Amino acid sequence: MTEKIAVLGAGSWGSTLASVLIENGHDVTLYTNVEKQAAELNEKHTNEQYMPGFKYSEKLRATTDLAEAVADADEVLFVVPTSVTRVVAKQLKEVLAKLNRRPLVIHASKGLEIGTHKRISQILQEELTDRYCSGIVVLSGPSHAEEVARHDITLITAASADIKAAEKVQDMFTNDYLRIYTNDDIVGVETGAAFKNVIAIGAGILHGLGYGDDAKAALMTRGLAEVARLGMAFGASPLTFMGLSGVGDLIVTCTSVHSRNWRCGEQLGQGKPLDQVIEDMGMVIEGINTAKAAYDLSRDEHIEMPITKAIYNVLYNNADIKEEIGGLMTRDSKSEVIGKRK
Ligand SMILES: NC(=O)C1=CN([C@@H]2O[C@H](COP(=O)(O)OP(=O)(O)OC[C@H]3O[C@@H](n4cnc5c(N)ncnc54)[C@H](OP(=O)(O)O)[C@@H]3O)[C@@H](O)[C@H]2O)C=CC1
Ligand SMILES: O=C(CO)COP(=O)(O)O
Repeated sequence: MTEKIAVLGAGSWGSTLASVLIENGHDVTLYTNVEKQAAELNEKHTNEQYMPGFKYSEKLRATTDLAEAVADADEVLFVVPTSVTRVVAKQLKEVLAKLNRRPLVIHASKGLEIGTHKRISQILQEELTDRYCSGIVVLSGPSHAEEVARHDITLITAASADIKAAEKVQDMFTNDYLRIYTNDDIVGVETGAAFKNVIAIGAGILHGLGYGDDAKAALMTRGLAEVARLGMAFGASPLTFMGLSGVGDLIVTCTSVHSRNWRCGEQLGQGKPLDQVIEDMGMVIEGINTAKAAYDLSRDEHIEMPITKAIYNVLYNNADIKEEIGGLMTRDSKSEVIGKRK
């Protein structure tokens, strides 16, 4: 069945997901806040800043008018950076109130909000409420826009408390190169998605410093252990961390040259200042903000997250990277599973 979908955010992931939906026969309008980008997408069918060299279908329509984008949309897909999710949700709420519409809301972003430490579905629920949103589905997993755009094989998860809504999203996105699984553990899926970006900065740092594969495997494994510890404290299933949105996304983000988070870490490890890394990247590096939100959350909730803390210290307290690594290596000896040694 053809769905009418508004995609909010025309960066690398939003424009790629819009493209997948068009290939799957849906009717898509892509919302961007930049006039020049909308014109480029509509006239040249390109998005050179975010997806250089990629040609979009002529069926893809872009607009800077949010009301036009969502006017008759059955579903609204958020793919904006976490930091602007709340402001875009507020704008959407005003528009939906005038249109008297209540679409299914999907999001494909990965992060925690600074200050509130909230997950993206929590922000959307708070701002849109049941009045303007008929359900929330999270789309997450190991997926780089650059690979999905060239139809490489990708498997991701659609998570929702409402499994029928997750199945609807599964059907919308499934094709011969993109396979979707469902999961009802929205807490686990969003927590894994947000934290893997922080750990990926750490993996990039190790690479930039010249550490080997043992160190990277150690970071990923113990990083996943602390993410799962935090997620489970908020009700997530431990099994979710073994899935696509957990270990799957952690592997891809900690090992892929496409990852902005990994590349950020690599450059930090090579000695480039953070400000310069951010300026040169020109795309969102979600792990930077999430490292702060995650550190604050773990401190407030008294959950031990030493790797997250070390990465936070490097990013926010100008800590010496080698001293942070030394600190991690000289912590008290522990049992792998239960923590403290008896
Ligand atoms: N890229 C990928 O492969 C994947 C990304 N993700 C996640 O998707 C989310 C988006 O990432 P991605 O597309 O890569 O990011 P990009 O940096 O490529 O693009 C972000 C886009 O959001 C736009 N934007 C910023 N603020 C607003 C606003 N107020 N209103 C409307 N649009 C706005 C930006 O516009 P402007 O040009 O004006 O800044 C830009 O077009 C992130 O959470 C990321 O973790 C998830 C899976 C894969
Ligand atoms: O989420 C992603 C891969 O699954 C994209 O990661 P980056 O934001 O680090 O590029």
